[in-house]
Amino acid sequence: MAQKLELLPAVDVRGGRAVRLVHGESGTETSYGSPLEAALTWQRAGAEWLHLVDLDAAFGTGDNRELVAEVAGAMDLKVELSGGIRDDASLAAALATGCTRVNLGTAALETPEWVAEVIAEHGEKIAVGLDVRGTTLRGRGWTRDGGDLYETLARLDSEGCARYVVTDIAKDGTLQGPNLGLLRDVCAATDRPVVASGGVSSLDDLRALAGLVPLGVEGAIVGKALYAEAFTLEEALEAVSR
Ligand SMILES: O=C(O)c1ccccc1N[C@@H]1O[C@H](COP(=O)(O)O)[C@@H](O)[C@H]1O
Repeated sequence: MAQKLELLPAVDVRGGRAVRLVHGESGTETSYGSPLEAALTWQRAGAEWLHLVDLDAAFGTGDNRELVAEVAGAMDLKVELSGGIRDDASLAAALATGCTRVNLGTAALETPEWVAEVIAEHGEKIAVGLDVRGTTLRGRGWTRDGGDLYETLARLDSEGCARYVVTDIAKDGTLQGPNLGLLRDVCAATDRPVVASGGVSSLDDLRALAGLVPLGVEGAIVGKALYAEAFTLEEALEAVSR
């Protein structure tokens, strides 16, 4: 039986609040209140995963480290933690929250030797976020180019990276539907599982992503659509359950 698509509701934290951005651009925030309340809402609705992002750490505008640790610590579900994890200290703090895995973004572009080391040391606990415009990777809060998607993917594959979280920046926060072509292309280029991020707007989008599970799409991050109440998390979980 084919594996079902995992759903990862997102809680992105900026200035202590749960927010959604459009195209990941600073200044486009819509605020949705307490990150802990948002996370508990998704947990109560049956989520198995939480995608938790410290946006200030990703943008370099401070951090929400204590709050993120509080949220992660309050969860009974699996937590994927992102944002500003770029060196030994930030990685240790992230792993100390008890999260199931971390996503490295900028570090995979700027300090590849360190990333190779932590992949070797921590294995499944490390995922790499491939945040792309076209096929160009972006780092530092998606403000700087960081090389070619497929060259970086080949390098990370050779280093044993366990999985990738692929975000189409052009789709993120827009409710325009995921970039299925990009996901197919990435799945064709790697045998590692891929978590899809960006653009989910409807239950049909989730069904379309579930159709990519046999190609290697393991999960989907859902953000704006849940906060905008395009559908409920219960409906989403039901839509991908078969
Ligand atoms: O999720 C966002 O909307 C987002 C927007 C702008 C920058 C980063 C964003 N999220 C995630 O943050 C990490 C990258 O952080 P870093 O580069 O390692 O500090 C990555 O998972 C992004 O998808």
